Parts: sequence; structure tokens; C-alpha cells
Amino acid sequence: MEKLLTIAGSDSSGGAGIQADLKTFAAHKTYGMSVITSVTAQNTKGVIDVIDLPGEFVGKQLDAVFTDIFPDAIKIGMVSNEEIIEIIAEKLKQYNGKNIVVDPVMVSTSGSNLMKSSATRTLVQKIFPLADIITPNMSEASVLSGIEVKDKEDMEKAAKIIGEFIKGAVLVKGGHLEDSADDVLYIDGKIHWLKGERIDNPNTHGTGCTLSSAIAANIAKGMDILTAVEEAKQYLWGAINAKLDIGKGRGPLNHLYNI
Ligand SMILES: Nc1ncnc2c1ncn2[C@@H]1O[C@H](COP(=O)(O)OP(=O)(O)O)[C@@H](O)[C@H]1O
Ligand SMILES: Cc1ncc(COP(=O)(O)OP(=O)(O)O)c(N)n1
Repeated sequence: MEKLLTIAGSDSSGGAGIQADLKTFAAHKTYGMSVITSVTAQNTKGVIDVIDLPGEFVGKQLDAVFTDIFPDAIKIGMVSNEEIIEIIAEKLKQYNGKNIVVDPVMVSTSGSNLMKSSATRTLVQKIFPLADIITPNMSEASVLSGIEVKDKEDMEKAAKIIGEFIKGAVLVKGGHLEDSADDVLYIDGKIHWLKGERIDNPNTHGTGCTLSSAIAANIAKGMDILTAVEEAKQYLWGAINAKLDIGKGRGPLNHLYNI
């Protein structure tokens, strides 16, 4: 069985973060492990508070995992500050972590900051060089590319700009487009549009976390990056389309729809 590691924040409502990642790993019939970076008090209506774990303790969790069960692929999600980012980079290099998918989580859809803006530079300098693929949404792509990303043309431009300064692939996600859910992948100097039929469902909490974890699970199974992203997008589409309706706000996905 493939072994997967998520390095991310905890979402008490179970819809995003570590919880979404572990559910996605299980739905892909892989073995999931977790290194928690921050704990959020969060529900379907928003983020109430956040506590970041000390960097040293994040490091100890990484030591515990890597000295026992070596992961076949790693997903990195919420990394709130420079100290946490630096220790993750150091440990991934020390243990030679491979097949790394980075979801550069900055702000939750409900509008809360999940990463200090001062940490963006450290993320780009220390973690991006280790990534096989990064998966920004449109607003994250704006921050990373320096251009405003508001439509598909901008998504493609941003993917190319970011792709010029990182060695891995770039997937700019179009979940916040109005009339489609198309994503664009820039890999090896080529653009691939991944078409997505937009589902009329307000319950999309954790879509970004789910997609990046599904990509990591597929890479661990030996798929190339383009196939891993295509398959992950299909899995995510099914989980949104199963229309679970839990909570008083923007509810979570149904990870059990094809089990
Ligand atoms: N209503 C929807 N119908 C179909 N796919 C969606 C929908 N909303 C988001 N997606 C897909 O979910 C994934 C995550 O996208 P996005 O919401 O932009 O990321 P994030 O959660 O990081 O903001 C993308 O593949 C996007 O196309
Ligand atoms: C702990 C934690 N990590 C990440 C997110 C963001 O989740 P994501 O799937 O990117 O998107 P939204 O659910 O915010 O649309 C989070 N909320 N909490």
C-alpha cells in the first residue's frame, strides 16, 4: 500500500486541512500520515482562531515519521510562518523527501489569513524548489505572479510566469471562475487546460486541500503529473457532485461517494 504524508493545519470541522487530506488518502486506498503545523478553530462558517505549533515540534513530528515510515509522496498545505516553513524545508532535504505537492494556502475562502504575508518569500525560496507541483488558486496565483488573475487568460499568463521561476509544474485552479471550473497546468514549458464542468453546489469547503492530496496519492501510485492531476480532478468532481449538506455555512465534500 502507498504511504502518504500531509504536512498541514487541522480544521476542527473536518472539511479542509489535515482532515480532508487523510479522508482523501483513505478514499484512494493509501495509508495516510500527518504532521500538524497549526490548529484552527474552524467550522463551515469560517475560521474563529488559529494557533501555530512551535517550529521545533513540527520538526519532531517530521523526524518521527521519516525515521520510521518513509512516505511515497508528500502534500504540503497550510504553513503559517517562516519558522515552520524553514524547519519543513530543512527536514525534507535531510530525509530526501520525494514526490512533493505544495498547495500554497494563503487565505481561506471565508477570508481568514492562513499564512503571514511576510512568509510568502520564504515559501517561494525554501519550499518551492523542492516541489514537483504547486497548486495555487487564482488569488494565490496573483500574489505569486505579481499580475491580477481574474479570468482564464490571466490564469494561463500567471502559470507561465510562476513556471519560469520554479522547477516543478504549476496548476492554477479555476474554482473561483464564474462559469466553469477549468484549471490550467504548466509543465515542461507546455500549457494544458483541464476542463471542469461547474457544479451548482455551495458546499465546496476543502476543494483545494482535497485536490492536492488526490494529486499526491496518484503520484505515489506511479502516475505522471498530468495524469495524476486529471484523475484527481475527476475524484474531486465526484466528491462535490455527491452533494453532502452538513453545517450552517459552506459545507464539506463527500469523500465516500465511490466507496
Ligand atoms: N463548483 C465547482 N464545481 C466543480 N469544480 C469545482 C467547483 N469549485 C471548485 N472546483 C474545483 O476545485 C478545485 C479547487 O479549486 P479552488 O476552489 O480554486 O481552490 P481553493 O480551494 O484552493 O480556493 C479546482 O480543481 C476547481 O476547478
Ligand atoms: C487548516 C486549513 N487548511 C487549509 C484551508 C483552506 O482550504 P482550501 O481547500 O484551500 O479552501 P477553502 O475550504 O478555504 O475554500 C483551510 N480552510 N483550513
